[in-house]
Amino acid sequence: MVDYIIDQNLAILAVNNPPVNALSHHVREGLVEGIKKANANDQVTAIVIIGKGKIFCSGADIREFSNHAAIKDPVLTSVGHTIENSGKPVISAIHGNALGGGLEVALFCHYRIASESARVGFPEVLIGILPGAEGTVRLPRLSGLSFAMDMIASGKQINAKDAFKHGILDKVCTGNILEEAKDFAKKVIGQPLDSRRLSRINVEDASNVDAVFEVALAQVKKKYKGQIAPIYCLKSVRNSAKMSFDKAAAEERRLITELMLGYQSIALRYSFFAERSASKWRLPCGASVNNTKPSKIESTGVIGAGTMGSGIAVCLIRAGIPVILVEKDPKMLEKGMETISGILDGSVKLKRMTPGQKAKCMEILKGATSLDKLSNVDLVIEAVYENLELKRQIFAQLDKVCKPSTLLCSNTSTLDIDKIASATNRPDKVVGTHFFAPAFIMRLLENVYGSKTSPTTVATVMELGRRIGKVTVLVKTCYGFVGNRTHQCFGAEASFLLEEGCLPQDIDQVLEEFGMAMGPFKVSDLSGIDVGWRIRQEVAKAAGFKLTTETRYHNGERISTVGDSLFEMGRYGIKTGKGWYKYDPTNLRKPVPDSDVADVILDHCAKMGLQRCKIPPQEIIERCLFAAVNECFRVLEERVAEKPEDIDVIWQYGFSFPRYAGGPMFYASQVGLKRVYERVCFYHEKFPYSSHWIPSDLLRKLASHSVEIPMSQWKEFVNGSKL
Ligand SMILES: CCC/C=C/C(=O)SCCNC(=O)CCNC(=O)[C@H](O)C(C)(C)COP(=O)([O-])OP(=O)([O-])OC[C@H]1O[C@@H](n2cnc3c(N)ncnc32)[C@H](O)[C@@H]1OP(=O)([O-])[O-]
Repeated sequence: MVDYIIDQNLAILAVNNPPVNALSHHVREGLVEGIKKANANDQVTAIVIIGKGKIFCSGADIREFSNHAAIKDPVLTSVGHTIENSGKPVISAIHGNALGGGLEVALFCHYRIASESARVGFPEVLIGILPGAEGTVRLPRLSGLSFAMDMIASGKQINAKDAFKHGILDKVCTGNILEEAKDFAKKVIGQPLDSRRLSRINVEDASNVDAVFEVALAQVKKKYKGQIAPIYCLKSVRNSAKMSFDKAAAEERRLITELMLGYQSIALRYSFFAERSASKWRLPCGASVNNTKPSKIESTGVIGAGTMGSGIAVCLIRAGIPVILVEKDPKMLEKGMETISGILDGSVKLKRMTPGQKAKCMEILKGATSLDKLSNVDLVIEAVYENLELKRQIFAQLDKVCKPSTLLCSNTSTLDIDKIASATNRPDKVVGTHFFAPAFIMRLLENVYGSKTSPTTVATVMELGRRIGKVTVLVKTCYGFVGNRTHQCFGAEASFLLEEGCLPQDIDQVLEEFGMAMGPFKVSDLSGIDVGWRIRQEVAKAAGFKLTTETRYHNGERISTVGDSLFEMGRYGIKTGKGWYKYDPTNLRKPVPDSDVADVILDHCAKMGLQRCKIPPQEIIERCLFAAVNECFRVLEERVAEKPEDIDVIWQYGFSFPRYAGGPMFYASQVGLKRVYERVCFYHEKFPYSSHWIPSDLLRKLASHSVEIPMSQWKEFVNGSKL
């Protein structure tokens, strides 16, 4: 796993562990052997460590962290000490990325050079740990404390130019990295090595450490609310300035061990692999990412220039994919084009794009007022409002207008893809592409296949998701798919809690303390109370009943209409300055609890004869989360989602479920399925008029086992395949 090559008087150690040169046990062994061999060879005057393939090194092998038996000697620090103590200079030659343990390997070397396109960083914090192979003790000796604290606690990667500026690199190269490393090595042969050994030098700005730490701590607590690892990162860097090198390194080892065993790190490591597993789609027929080729998509159409359509068009043109934006009403079309231009201006302002790049995006965007203009595009995404009849009409028309190979996608957030597909003669080329609002910001794309969608169509929209930078998950059609269907139970329970004793701010606070970025009522104010109202009205209309603020039940199902009272008062949320909260027009980011809302809720309860009482935080969490978890198990049972990881990724990227809590399925696995099942049964008995509390059969089966069944085996219990 480490190739040993002699090139004139140099020993080249090339890490060869595809795909990303992780520092697995054999790599660590190979590095130690290579350094020893080179030192024992009188002909060798210097050593170069390089990575084979597209990257220098992605760091420690994260899979080993959950399997302690795999963390065998030599551990990374002893590999590092062998490198640092080498009597011959060791130069790391970085291309692609040097991340985590990969950057630590470089910091053990006496010299570091990198290609100008290389990036370095310590992403450990993103998996809930810290750079525990002396990274927190070595980096400040090169870059100073403030920069080291920021880089380590944020997990951000920096480019070679910045790494050079902050003392991490000795040279940025423009030519072939190996050739430049050989030239560099020849120049440093014979130079004294002691001053190049980071363990032998001091942190220059050590006297400022307390002041630097306090500033960094205040920022980290605000930015990474609820997360433990960023704070540990700061503490460990602080130790580097307060203790001897060896003592700080020992303390670093203690801190990483504590983090590694903690819930947050276990959840974050799970999340790392869950996200990657989402792209590995598979259909029940056996077609999968491994055996199905996507079609080429070189041109697209987007129908509807409203919020969703404009946002989707931005995603496509940003990735260099031409778009024809179709909107019947020329004024609406013009407004949509302005919205798109405004969104891109925002990116230019934030320096995420240059004015030249914006101009290029706008060049590949064309407007049209008729579907006829889509005759030649490869793929169309319909993004009109949520109405089945309207969508069927559009799809029937597209079927006539578009070339036979065009894929027809719907951005529906709830409707059955089969019902849309049956309006065409090409149901195999019809698929759901459910973007989350705002589409140009939210990273999730929920792709939805119907009973006739072909594997090629699925492969194409999954690949499209990757091209436009989305985290893309494949699910089967049903009302609301995975995201909205399971989230609806969460929202319903939050509304019922208002009727039973809570105020919006109570529920938001508890769920934010749990880790949600925003509570459900703040989210509702952001997305618009009118949007929720319109959806509820549509659903009621389709079911043939009239929904009023007096309605409490329909078809034996409990309904809450408190939000509808706010709608009728014109309180639509942030856009009207009032919703579940009130907003100062000069600070729309700060929701302020409003006694008028409390009055509306109390009135509503009095009118309906509902008794209110104090509800403890634990019940708020259980009611909202376990209702959703139960529905998630049903989704798995019906194979709407193929694996629990897909559901968790949807919750993380669609509803800001904290990555450090893993997602509803991971959370349930940690609580224990027996306990979850017991509580679901308890609430089912207490609330017989909410069908989302009817216990899932799959959950029951899994909970009935005397030992907890690991998540990776839950699938085996679907369809009665195991009892
Ligand atoms: C000792 C204590 C101190 C040290 C701590 C550390 O170093 S902690 C580590 C600190 N380092 C990090 O946190 C870096 C994490 N890695 C990354 O950020 C990215 O993978 C990348 C930028 C290296 C490449 O991006 P890309 O889009 O080109 O590729 P991709 O992302 O799709 O990955 C391809 C495959 O490689 C897999 N895999 C990747 N890395 C690791 C790993 N370290 N380990 C194991 N596996 C890893 C990944 O799961 C996937 O497998 P699959 O699904 O094909 O079976």
